[in-house]
Amino acid sequence: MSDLFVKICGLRTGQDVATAVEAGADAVGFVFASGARTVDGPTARQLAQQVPAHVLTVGVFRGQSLDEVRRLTDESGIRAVQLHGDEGVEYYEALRAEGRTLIRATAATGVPVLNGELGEDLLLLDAPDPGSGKPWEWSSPAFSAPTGRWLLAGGLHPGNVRRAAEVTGAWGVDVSSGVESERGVKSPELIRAFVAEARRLL
Ligand SMILES: O=C(O)c1ccccc1NCC(=O)[C@H](O)[C@H](O)COP(=O)(O)O
Repeated sequence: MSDLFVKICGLRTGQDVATAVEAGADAVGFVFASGARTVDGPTARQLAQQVPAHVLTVGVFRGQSLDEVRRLTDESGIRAVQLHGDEGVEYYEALRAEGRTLIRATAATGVPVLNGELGEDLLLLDAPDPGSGKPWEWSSPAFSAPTGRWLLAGGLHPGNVRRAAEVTGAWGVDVSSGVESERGVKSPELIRAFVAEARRLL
């Protein structure tokens, strides 16, 4: 298996960003959706400026207007938009037409998901309650993995990330709760352990 793409999500401090980048993350996520990890535009801008060009910066949204997505993305200089709402094809088309990189996050419900259906650049299969740390049934024999490149998220942590990737065949992994010491507070040790485990050759 080649290297997994690794995204560390829900970063809120300069220390979080430095640790994720130094550990070797491929992408870092900043949450603009409302919740325990929300950052505002100026904070995200400051954090994103710390991120080297080879690491993708991602803004996380849920049920927000196109104008809010545009404003926060442009204000922060973040490169990709991750959408957790029930936005339709026209919403995706509008953002695509502006040259934005789109990650479609959808709950793994057991129904097969068509990768690229809404014109997304990358599909993210997540738990029904994103960012909750609760896993879904990715190890069920009934799970039918999407084709192409997709990210797996939901309840991952250093202890299960290798097996989850192996069982599902995911191209990449995304984590937030599993690298926290308490909700919304990232642990440098867990971030380093997660990336190292994800990168460990089978
Ligand atoms: O993290 C949040 O608070 C959040 C709120 C609303 C929509 C999405 C949110 N987070 C998404 C992520 O952090 C990841 O994409 C993923 O869901 C992480 O899940 P987990 O590792 O189980 O916390």
